Amino acid sequence: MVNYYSADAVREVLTWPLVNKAVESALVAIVKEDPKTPSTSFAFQPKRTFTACGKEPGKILLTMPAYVGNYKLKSPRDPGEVEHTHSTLACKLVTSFSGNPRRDLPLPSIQAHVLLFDNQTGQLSAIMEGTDLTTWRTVSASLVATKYLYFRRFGAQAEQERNINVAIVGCGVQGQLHAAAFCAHFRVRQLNLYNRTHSKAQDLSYQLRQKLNIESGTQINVCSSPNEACQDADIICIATYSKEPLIQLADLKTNQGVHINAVGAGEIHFSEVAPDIYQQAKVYVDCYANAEAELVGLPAPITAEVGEIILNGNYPREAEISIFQSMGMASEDACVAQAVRNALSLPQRFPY
Ligand SMILES: NC(=O)C1=CN([C@@H]2O[C@H](COP(=O)(O)OP(=O)(O)OC[C@H]3O[C@@H](n4cnc5c(N)ncnc54)[C@H](OP(=O)(O)O)[C@@H]3O)[C@@H](O)[C@H]2O)C=CC1
Ligand SMILES: O=C(O)C1=NCCCC1
Repeated sequence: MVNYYSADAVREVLTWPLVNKAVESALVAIVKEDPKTPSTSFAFQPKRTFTACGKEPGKILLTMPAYVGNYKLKSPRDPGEVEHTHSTLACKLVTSFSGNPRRDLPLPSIQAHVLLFDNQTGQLSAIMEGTDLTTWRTVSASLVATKYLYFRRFGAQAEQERNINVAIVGCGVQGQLHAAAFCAHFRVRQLNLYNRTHSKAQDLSYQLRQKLNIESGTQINVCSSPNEACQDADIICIATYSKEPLIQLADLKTNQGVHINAVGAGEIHFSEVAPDIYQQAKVYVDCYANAEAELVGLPAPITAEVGEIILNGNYPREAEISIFQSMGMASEDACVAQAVRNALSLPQRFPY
C-alpha cells in the first residue's frame, strides 16, 4: 500500500527541532569518510538531473534521489528524548517555474513531491507533498550553516548570546520563511527587508510585526535597495531568481565578520552575489558532488562542505566573510521526509 501525505498533513508536523536535526544529520551523512572525524552515517547521493520544460527559460524539473544510511533523527514524540537511527531511500521530484507567482491565479515557483521506498523490497511506500518541506529544509540548511559558519567563530554559546543584524534580500517564499526563522532562532536586533517589488517587503514587515513578540526587541526596516539592507548586516540571506549580482563587496560591513546564505538564482546558483564578494570570502557548500556539476565558473575555490565543519570544528576566523552556497540536496529531503513520516505515524491524540 502506498501512503499519501498531503500538504496539510505535512504542515501540521513541521517544526524547527524536527527539521533542524534531520538537515544537520543529512549534511553530516554526505561527508566522505575520514578517520580523523569518524561518523557512522553515510549517503549515496548521485548528481540530480535537470529537465527543461520546453525552450523558454525558467521552467525546470529536477529529480533528486538519495539513500541515507544510519543517521539520527529526533524522537517525534518528544524532541528532548533519545535520538533514533534510520536509513531512508527516497527521491524528490521538484519543479522550478519562476513565472508562477505572476500567474492570474498565483502558484509557488517551487513545487515538490518526495517518494519514499521500502528498504527491504524497494517498493514505493509513500508519496509526500514536498513543497513546504522544501522551503523548511532549505531555511533549516541556512540556519545550520549560520550556526556553524558564523556564530561558532565567536564561541560555543554565541548563537544564544550574540545580537545580530539580518538582511533578507528577496522576500518570496524563501525570504519570508528565512526572516521568520532567523528571528525565531537568534537574537535579531535589526531585520532589514529588501524586495524588487517593494510592496512584498512591506507586506512581510507587517506580517512579522503581527507575529513577533513585542518584547523580542527586533527592529524591522523595509529597505529600498540591497545596499541599504546589507550595510550593517552580520547575516545576509539572499534568495531571488536574479541573473545579475544584487549585492557587491562595497555593500558589506568591513572587518567585522559577515555570513551570507546564498540560496537562490535558479539556473546559475551564484549569479545573485557579485564576484568581488566571492573573491574575498570563504565559500562553503552543502555537497561537493552537486557543486562540481552546478557551480562551474564559481569565482572562488570551495573551502569545505558544511558537514565537514560540523564534524571538525574548523570555523572561519572572526573577521572573515563566509558564504554558504546552498544548492539544496536530496539527502536533506530524504531525512526530513522520514522525520515527517515518523511524526505522522504517531497515534492520533485525543483533544482531552
Ligand atoms: N538552495 C535551495 O535549496 C533552494 C533554492 N531555491 C531558490 O531560491 C530562490 C527563491 O525561491 P522562492 O522564494 O521559492 O521563489 P519566489 O518566486 O517565491 O520568490 C522569488 C523572489 O526573487 C525575486 N526576484 C526574481 N527575479 C529577480 C530579479 N531579477 N532581481 C531581483 N529580485 C528578483 C522576486 O521578486 P519579486 O517579488 O519582485 O518578483 C521574489 O522576491 C530561487 O532562485 C529558487 O530556485 C528554492 C528552493 C530550494
Ligand atoms: O533543492 C531543491 O529542492 C531546489 N534547488 C534549486 C532550485 C530548485 C529546488
